[in-house]
Amino acid sequence: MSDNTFFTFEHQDDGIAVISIDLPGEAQNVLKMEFIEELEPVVEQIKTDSSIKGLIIKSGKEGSFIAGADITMFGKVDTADDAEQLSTTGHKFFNALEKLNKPVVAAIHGACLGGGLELALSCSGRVISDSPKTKLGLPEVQLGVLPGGGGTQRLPRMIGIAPSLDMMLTGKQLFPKQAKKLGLADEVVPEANLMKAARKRIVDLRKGKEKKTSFGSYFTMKGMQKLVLESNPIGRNIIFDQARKTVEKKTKGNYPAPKKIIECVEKGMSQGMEAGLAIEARNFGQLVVSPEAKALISVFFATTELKKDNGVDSDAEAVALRKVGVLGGGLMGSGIAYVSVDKAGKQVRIKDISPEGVNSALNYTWKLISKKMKKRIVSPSDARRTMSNLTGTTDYSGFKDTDMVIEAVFEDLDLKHKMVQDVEKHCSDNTIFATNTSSIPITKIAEGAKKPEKVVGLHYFSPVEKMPLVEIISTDKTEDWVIATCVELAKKQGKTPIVVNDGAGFYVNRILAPYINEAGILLSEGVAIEKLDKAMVQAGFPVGPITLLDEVGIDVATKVAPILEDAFGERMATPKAFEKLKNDDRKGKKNKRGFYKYDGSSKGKEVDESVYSVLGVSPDKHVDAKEIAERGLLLMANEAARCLDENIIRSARDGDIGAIFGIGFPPFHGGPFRYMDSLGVDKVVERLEHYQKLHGDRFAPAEVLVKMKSNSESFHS
Ligand SMILES: C[C@H](O)CC(=O)SCCNC(=O)CCNC(=O)[C@H](O)C(C)(C)COP(=O)(O)OP(=O)(O)OC[C@H]1O[C@@H](n2cnc3c(N)ncnc32)[C@H](O)[C@@H]1OP(=O)(O)O
Repeated sequence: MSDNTFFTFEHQDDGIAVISIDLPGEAQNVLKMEFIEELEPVVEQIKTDSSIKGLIIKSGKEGSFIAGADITMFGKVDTADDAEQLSTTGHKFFNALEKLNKPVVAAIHGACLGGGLELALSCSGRVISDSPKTKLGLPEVQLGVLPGGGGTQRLPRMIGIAPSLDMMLTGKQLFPKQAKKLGLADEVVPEANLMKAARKRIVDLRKGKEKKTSFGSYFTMKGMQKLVLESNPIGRNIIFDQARKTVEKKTKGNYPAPKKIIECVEKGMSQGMEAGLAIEARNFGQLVVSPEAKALISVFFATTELKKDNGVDSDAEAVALRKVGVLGGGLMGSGIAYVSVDKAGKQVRIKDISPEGVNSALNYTWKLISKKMKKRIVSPSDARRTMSNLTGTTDYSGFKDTDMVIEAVFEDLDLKHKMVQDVEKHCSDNTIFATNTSSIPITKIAEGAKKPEKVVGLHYFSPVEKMPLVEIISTDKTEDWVIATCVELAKKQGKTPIVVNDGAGFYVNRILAPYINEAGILLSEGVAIEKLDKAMVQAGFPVGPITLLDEVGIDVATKVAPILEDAFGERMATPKAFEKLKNDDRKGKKNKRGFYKYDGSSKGKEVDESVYSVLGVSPDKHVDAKEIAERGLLLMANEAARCLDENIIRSARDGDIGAIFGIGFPPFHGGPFRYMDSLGVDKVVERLEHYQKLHGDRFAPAEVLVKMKSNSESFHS
């Protein structure tokens, strides 16, 4: 056995060598240049050593194979040429591995992502553990780059063009059984049998039980059939054209990586592996230095940092939560119950005023778990076990031993006071009371409590199981351990939490309000609904502000709006348009009366023209889409700057993540603070002043921005 810095190399009696990768001091194995430089001569040695019959590559880390290329390397390259060189060096090594004159099997347990999967694709076989920790994927697109270690070439040759484009363009990660089904993994075995299965595979490969392709991978018959089908140029063109259309529809041209991924696959499949790798390296180089990649990588590191943040400035520790109570079996309560029982693995007791409400909440979780069962992500026995941890009631029976109760009842202060008093009466002295209010200040709710130090805001977004953010709201009285416990729970629920101080609208709704209001003002001036939505979607938001209003509910929005207007005055004045529509009983999608039509086949796609007569406008005013977008973005960013200045948020990092994960602020800008940094604070102030002159003081730049301008400061270093 020989020791190296990044791995151990063991040559065993059965002639099978084992490389066990274990990067010192790193939580995850990542591919660094020094690691590849150390590995290259070992592979060369294996080639010439006739006593070695095959090689297994495994990880020495628990629960992680290789998490990809070291992303920190990308920030250190200055030019596209340098980044291209990184990719070319990787290609050289993976090609050597692929062409090795003996079988190489990757034994995969844990995350096998990006460059990690590209290494595995260069091996002759892949056996993977059936652990839920094992996930295979090429998530580079989410970082604004592309698979630069041969992934754009080897993946389509292994699993086919269409499924590989799907994987690379979405960055989705596959669970073991999905990976096997796609032909990405040869075998799925229990972790304990991984090495045994890898050894057997080497023996089988040596006996020629599997066919070796010209590219060095071993194909199944099914894979070969797919390849034959997709090798037809007409069939291929259809697939690529379709992929381009889908990408354009989704990205609106804001993200360069997906187009470049398609280009790599297309060139590689028509001109061969060598040409494909060359274009892959060139495109990779250009993307690594692009502003979009820099922004998206900053989002990755901010999210990673937040995973380690306890949410408070002290070292207060979270207490262990065994049982969580949920009050209210509506949409929010049901979603909260689901993420608590299934993702966080807690015992959950849900209370609603009616048995129907309880049943509907239990059903909500059952439906989501059934879906996972169908996709074979969970087994029937695991599903049953999860369901046995979820129970319901119409009274407070079974609440005595809850460690935290999350209320998701109507937005009514008296009702919230009753909830907190009921919880204090029926639960233990240490039970945390968390409120999912989106509009009522937590301090006001805590005024009804005997123990306000245990009252906290836990603001989830709808639909809870899909939306990644949780805003945790602290009052002056909330104790640090309460916050730390909520942070811990939110992480276990699979969420990214940001901790904010109490204040009207907290953070997310406060920055959303001026953006939505601006759409309302433009609408009242006669700008057409679809133009407003289109402009913001084109600018990178997942949906436009008017569609969002229909989704959230015009009644809900008009409930939050006066609270903000009271707190911040004129700049948050609610546009008259919203009040008029509320009075016309337009609640949006939920009562099928909104800005869009929801009857018959229109399903929210067609504008309900009668809105214009309710508002007394005709939709013929022209405002340039770029201006609509800029006004919305600037107002949001301006308010975000105030939130940071007033300590509503703890950092620009939290403000960026909150806006992206809570609202869908265009990720390619990296969040409102990175957006302001990239424009330059001086330019932001200049543009705000420009609109202030034209449209009034709601555009007045925040004081902090003016100060930062004169000191030439930025938010991030
Ligand atoms: C040429 C190639 O094609 C290009 C590439 O490969 S680009 C990279 C593609 N890979 C990825 O995008 C995967 C990124 N990593 C992840 O998604 C997650 O870290 C994971 C699912 C692997 C593990 O998640 P989790 O267990 O929650 O651990 P997490 O806290 O995220 O990470 C642990 C540490 O590993 C680091 N890390 C993870 N992946 C990394 C990577 N690819 N590069 C550098 N650091 C990485 C994190 O920054 C964190 O560092 P820290 O301890 O110093 O803060």
